[in-house]
Amino acid sequence: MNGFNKYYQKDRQTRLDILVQQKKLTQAEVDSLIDPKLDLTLGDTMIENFITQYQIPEGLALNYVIDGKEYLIPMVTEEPSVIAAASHGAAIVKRSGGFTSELKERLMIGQIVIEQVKDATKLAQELEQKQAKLLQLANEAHPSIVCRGGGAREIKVRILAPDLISLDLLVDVKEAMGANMLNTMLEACASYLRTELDTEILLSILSNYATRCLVKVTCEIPVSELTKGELAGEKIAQKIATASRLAQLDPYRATTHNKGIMNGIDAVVIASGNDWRAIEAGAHAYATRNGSYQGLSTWQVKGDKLIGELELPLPLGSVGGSVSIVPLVKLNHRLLELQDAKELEKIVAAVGLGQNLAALYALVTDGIQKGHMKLQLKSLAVAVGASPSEVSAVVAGLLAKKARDSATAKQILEEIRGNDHEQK
Ligand SMILES: CC(C)(COP(=O)([O-])OP(=O)([O-])OC[C@H]1O[C@@H](n2cnc3c(N)ncnc32)[C@H](O)[C@@H]1OP(=O)([O-])[O-])[C@@H](O)C(=O)NCCC(=O)NCCSC(=O)C[C@@](C)(O)CC(=O)[O-]
Ligand SMILES: NC(=O)C1=CN([C@@H]2O[C@H](COP(=O)(O)OP(=O)(O)OC[C@H]3O[C@@H](n4cnc5c(N)ncnc54)[C@H](OP(=O)(O)O)[C@@H]3O)[C@@H](O)[C@H]2O)C=CC1
Repeated sequence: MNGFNKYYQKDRQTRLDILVQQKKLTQAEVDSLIDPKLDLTLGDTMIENFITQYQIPEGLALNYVIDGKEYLIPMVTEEPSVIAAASHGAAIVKRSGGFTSELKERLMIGQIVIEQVKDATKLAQELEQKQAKLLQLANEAHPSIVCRGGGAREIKVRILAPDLISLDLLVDVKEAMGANMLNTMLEACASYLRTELDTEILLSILSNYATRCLVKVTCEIPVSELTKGELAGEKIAQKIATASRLAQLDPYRATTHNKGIMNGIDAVVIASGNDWRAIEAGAHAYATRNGSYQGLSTWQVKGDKLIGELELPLPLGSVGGSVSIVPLVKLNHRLLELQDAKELEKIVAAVGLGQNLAALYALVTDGIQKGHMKLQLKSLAVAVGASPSEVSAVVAGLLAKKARDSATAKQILEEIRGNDHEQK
């Protein structure tokens, strides 16, 4: 595209000027990208071809009691009702004693994939015999992690096809998510394998399928806690359990069920400065571990209790990546009163389960639209041009008319403005 040659080498002001010269944006639009309150130097150091800071709202989820400790949880999301739902689900669980978490180990996995293998069984044996050397090379490539008490722990060899082998390196990355340190280790080992065993290396990279960094959260809710108006808690619990079974049976439903879980998980992962694409990819891969795509959480009625469980890979860092450089992320870690990465992983899993409970509870009782749309209507009002002082009147008008469409919202806004005009 004309004018955008070596765009990345221009300074930010020049990049913005080019947008105006090329008639992509007007001067007024470009001016709106320059907010003096934003730290614009940070973006330029974090990403490429930087033009402005995109803003997504942040709010707090309340009521999260996990392993006996109560948290204030920052969530970053553009979707109305997510934070209300997360707080609602957690409130039900809090009244029943809170969430319990379990985290057995925290190892990241990286792959060195060897191609054009002639004798896979023989090579697999040779690789296994080299375990000690490979662990030593990996640790030498990133010695600081060894000083911190972490480092390479084991290798695993998987024959993927007669000509393809994956050598998996398992590393204790301590407080980091570990992608960069693992990739450094993998490349050092790959270069050794290339020369020492005369292998053809296809690629070396961390795997986001972090099956050795699993977090499980559970909760037990007396069914009586679920009672809503005329609907007995027992009946609601049974319906939530059936909705959970449905998500185990049907991938169409499982995808939406998991989307609801990720509403909560992504929002906390983003607020904590972590890589949410990595978490999304790992979560959905884990949802297929039994052969077909299934709901990540399960809900069962046992006696007079509804038991919820969510397990998924959650390799999150309390340091590294953007965690150590973005001031708001640091502030969010303070709000969370985090001790370490494991604690963050437990919190994120609990929000996933709390979010899922609220969604299922709404789905099997009032339906999703009642609670969700009440909060979504504020966005609809803004979308049709309501100013902050007009939003609540437009929402009230929409609720009175039981309408959710933009034409009605516009009409209500015009009526409000007409009335205001007449009064003046
Ligand atoms: C929206 C609610 C919570 C209303 O819930 P409600 O029971 O109608 O309202 P309530 O006034 O009784 O409030 C209950 C609690 O919710 C919280 N709460 C209530 N309102 C607010 C608010 N304005 N701001 C912050 N928190 C709020 C708050 O904790 C409150 O307790 P209180 O503090 O009053 O004792 C409920 O209907 C709900 O949880 N709905 C689910 C909404 C949802 O899941 N939204 C995500 C978008 S839909 C989607 O993407 C996922 C989905 C649904 O497809 C997943 C799936 O299919 O599985
Ligand atoms: N497939 C994927 O998911 C990929 C993701 N990424 C990106 O990689 C980044 C994450 O990589 P990661 O290696 O975690 O981050 P970093 O590269 O930032 O490494 C972690 C940093 O934290 C420091 N550190 C301080 N204290 C500790 C501690 N207690 N434990 C561990 N490290 C500590 C390390 O110091 P020291 O240097 O002294 O060890 C290191 O500088 C993310 O931005 C992600 O988006 C990149 C490639 C692929």
